[in-house]
Amino acid sequence: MKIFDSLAQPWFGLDIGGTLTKLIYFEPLEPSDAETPTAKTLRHYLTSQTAYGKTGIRDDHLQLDGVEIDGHMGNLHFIRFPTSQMNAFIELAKSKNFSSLATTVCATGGGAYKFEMDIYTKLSLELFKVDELACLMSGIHYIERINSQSECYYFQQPLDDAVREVPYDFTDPYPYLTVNIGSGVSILLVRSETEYSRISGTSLGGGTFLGLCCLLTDCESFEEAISLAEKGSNDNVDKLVGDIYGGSYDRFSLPAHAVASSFGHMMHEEKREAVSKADLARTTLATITNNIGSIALLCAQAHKVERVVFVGNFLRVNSLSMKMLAYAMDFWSKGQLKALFLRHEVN
Ligand SMILES: Nc1ncnc2c1ncn2[C@@H]1O[C@H](COP(=O)(O)OP(=O)(O)OP(=O)(O)O)[C@@H](O)[C@H]1O
Ligand SMILES: CC(C)(CO)[C@@H](O)C(=O)NCCC(=O)O
Repeated sequence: MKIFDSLAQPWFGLDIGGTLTKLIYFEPLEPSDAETPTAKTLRHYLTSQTAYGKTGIRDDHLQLDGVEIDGHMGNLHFIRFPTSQMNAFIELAKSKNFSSLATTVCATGGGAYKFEMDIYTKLSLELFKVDELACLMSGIHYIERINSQSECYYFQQPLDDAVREVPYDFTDPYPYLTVNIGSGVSILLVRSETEYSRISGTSLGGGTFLGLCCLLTDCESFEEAISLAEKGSNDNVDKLVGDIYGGSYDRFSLPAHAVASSFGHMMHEEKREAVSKADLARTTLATITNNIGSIALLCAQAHKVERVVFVGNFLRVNSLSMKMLAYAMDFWSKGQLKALFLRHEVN
């Protein structure tokens, strides 16, 4: 679909999610002679700094240089801000005189519907709306194509010190599952580049992790929640198979270290008094991650697929969850399933 051809540059794409808004900017490598002073100023503003307003951040490590879109060469820049700051974003765009540059912007995510009127009335901008899961699919296949040597990878020995990230050849991945862990979780069965369906989902996702962590630990950001989780242990919070059996449950191959009951120790006052915020953050992370892992496993088994691609910003700065998912997929499928990850989470 050649959407961009019909739109004047500069080209932007917005994904307005339940928690985070992602703004993608295509910086042309050869700006046209017709580039207006406002467009030039905006280009410098966006590419010369990594922080915008109070909460906007450009992830410069994700930047893709020298890519082609609809026959044009340019660099792709990845900017994000909390969706709760949409009003501040609209004010910033207004102050940069954005409406003199474009009349239409491509947009996806639930917020493309929710904020459509606001953006139109306050910025005189129309949104060209595209379905979020269609964008996710195009994004995965696009980024895999342009970065095929190193985009997709898996973890070897995920829970060992000797853990290794190994590139995965994604040239013929079908069928596979995509598990998109955003605020909530969508699970898609992908049969080809154009044939996919949303087969499952769960409301226990990244938003649940962050919401529960804020409640339980008083943390104030996702980064803080993850760094607390890295310092904690779930052993003092979860009831393990070993706590119930005194060892493993051999008849059904449940090892002593497997979680029997998430947060199960928290029914006891003396256990509650002994836990730290870090332990609570770690257990929340493990509970949400393992629940997503077991739903993904059931979906993979039901549809007889061997590859599961995990994406979404819940995995940002969160190698703990990626390794837990990699271990869980391998362990519970007895080596039949591979958990795959992408260098650029695509939404
Ligand atoms: N800086 C951050 N601020 C808030 N949440 C973050 C941040 N970084 C990572 N996250 C995690 O990523 C999740 C959001 O992921 P993502 O951007 O993929 O979804 P979304 O598009 O906002 O949600 P949905 O697709 O469900 O509408 C959050 O719920 C949180 O777990
Ligand atoms: C509602 C969406 C699709 C918005 O991106 C996502 O948050 C999600 O898939 N939530 C889980 C909904 C469910 O299947 O229970």
